[in-house]
Amino acid sequence: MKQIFIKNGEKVSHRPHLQLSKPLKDGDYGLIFNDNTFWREQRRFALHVLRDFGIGRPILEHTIMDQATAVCDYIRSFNGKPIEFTQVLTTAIGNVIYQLAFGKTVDLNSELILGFRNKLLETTLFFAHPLGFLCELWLPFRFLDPLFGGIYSKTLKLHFEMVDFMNQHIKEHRETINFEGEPRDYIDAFLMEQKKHNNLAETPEWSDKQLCAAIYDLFSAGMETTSTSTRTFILHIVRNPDVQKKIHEEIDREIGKDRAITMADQTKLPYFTACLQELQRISVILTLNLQRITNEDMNIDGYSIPKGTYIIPQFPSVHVDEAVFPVLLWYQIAVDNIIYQPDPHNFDPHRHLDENGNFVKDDRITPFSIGKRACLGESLARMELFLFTATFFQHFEFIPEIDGEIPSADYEPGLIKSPKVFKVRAKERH
Ligand code: HEM
Repeated sequence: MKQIFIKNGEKVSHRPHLQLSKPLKDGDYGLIFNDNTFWREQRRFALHVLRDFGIGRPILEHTIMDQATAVCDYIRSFNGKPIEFTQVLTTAIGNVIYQLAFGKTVDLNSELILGFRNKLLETTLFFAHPLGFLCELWLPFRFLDPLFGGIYSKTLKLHFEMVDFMNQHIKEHRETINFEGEPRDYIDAFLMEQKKHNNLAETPEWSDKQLCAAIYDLFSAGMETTSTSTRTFILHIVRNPDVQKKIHEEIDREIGKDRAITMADQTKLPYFTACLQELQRISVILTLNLQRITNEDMNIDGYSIPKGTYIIPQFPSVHVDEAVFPVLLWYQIAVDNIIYQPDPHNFDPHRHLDENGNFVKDDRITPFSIGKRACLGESLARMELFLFTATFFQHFEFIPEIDGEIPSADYEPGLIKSPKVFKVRAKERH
């Protein structure tokens, strides 16, 4: 993987052109499927904004901490009755992108973000529909829509409802922005940059179309991936009560119950950090990674790959390879050195700890992909996963919906590896 995506990174840095970009976005706009002349600059710009709001002014860390506290209040309101997390996590995690894009959040009980997410998921599904495949071959196949029950028109309708929503925000921002002050959010930062480029609102790179498509992509790439990872983490921990016990012991010992957990606490929680790395090893959230296309001829290990070949990095081929990640029987280490049992499908955080209990970062675990088109939101996603889940386990013990019935680790078929709906009960710990 490293040989292809890092050593030869430049040759595989492009994305294939999507035929559907034309009717959906009026061209190659956005941050994900843009194979245009300006993707590098727009990627750099997006990373810069994320860094500014994440580190320069830690607005996003505060938003995540507030949302984590709000979710804890929501969990408390169930008084130990079973909870299903999809709606609340979608809204809380969607709120982080909402803050980034629009400079505000919505109430956790609002259905707005959930509705938004459902539209996004439905739109994405069209790409896996037979008519979607046909349209990618030749766009005029879209005229066969009536034969397919109107799915193309329905997708377009949902898509443009979201586009209208974003354009409305862009309009409001343009009316209220203070060009002399600090940007409130992504839209402000973009409009300021647009102005610096002599108000090139009509040129592709700094156009409103690019801004709208970029925000759209931040939601579609950053919301379902992160909320599903968080749900999957809760599932693994409920399925492994011994792991949960150790998490509680570590949080109680290092942080206690009375203060909010911040990113600065991560180094104090090596066991918990190992659990998160194990989550990312075992559950690569995209069942099929995003495509790249070779922009030069390549030769890998004697195989020649011509320019224009689609390639897809599939990280589970490393993450769940028995030879790479054997089960580590921790309790036997002291006695017998290390004993291997080839079962990389076990959730086992001890793989990521040394004999002194220190966390060991593993470069073979790459849930955010590697190279020039690796996930743009990696630091934000890592911050969300840590702060949300550590705060939940600081306050609650999660147990199966029915005593003794461990929730299943089955997944829904789809582009995102999402656990089948499960419920758990939460016991307040303090
Ligand atoms: C657990 C959460 C997440 C996971 C597992 C994840 C994973 C990925 C992966 C595997 C890719 C494909 C990279 C490739 O082509 O090789 C990707 C791309 C991308 N991700 Fe994420 N992601 C997550 C969260 C986020 C967040 C929070 C954001 C932004 C707010 C985000 C924004 C993006 C964007 C814009 C791209 C396209 C980058 C490009 O083409 O240059 N992601 N992500």
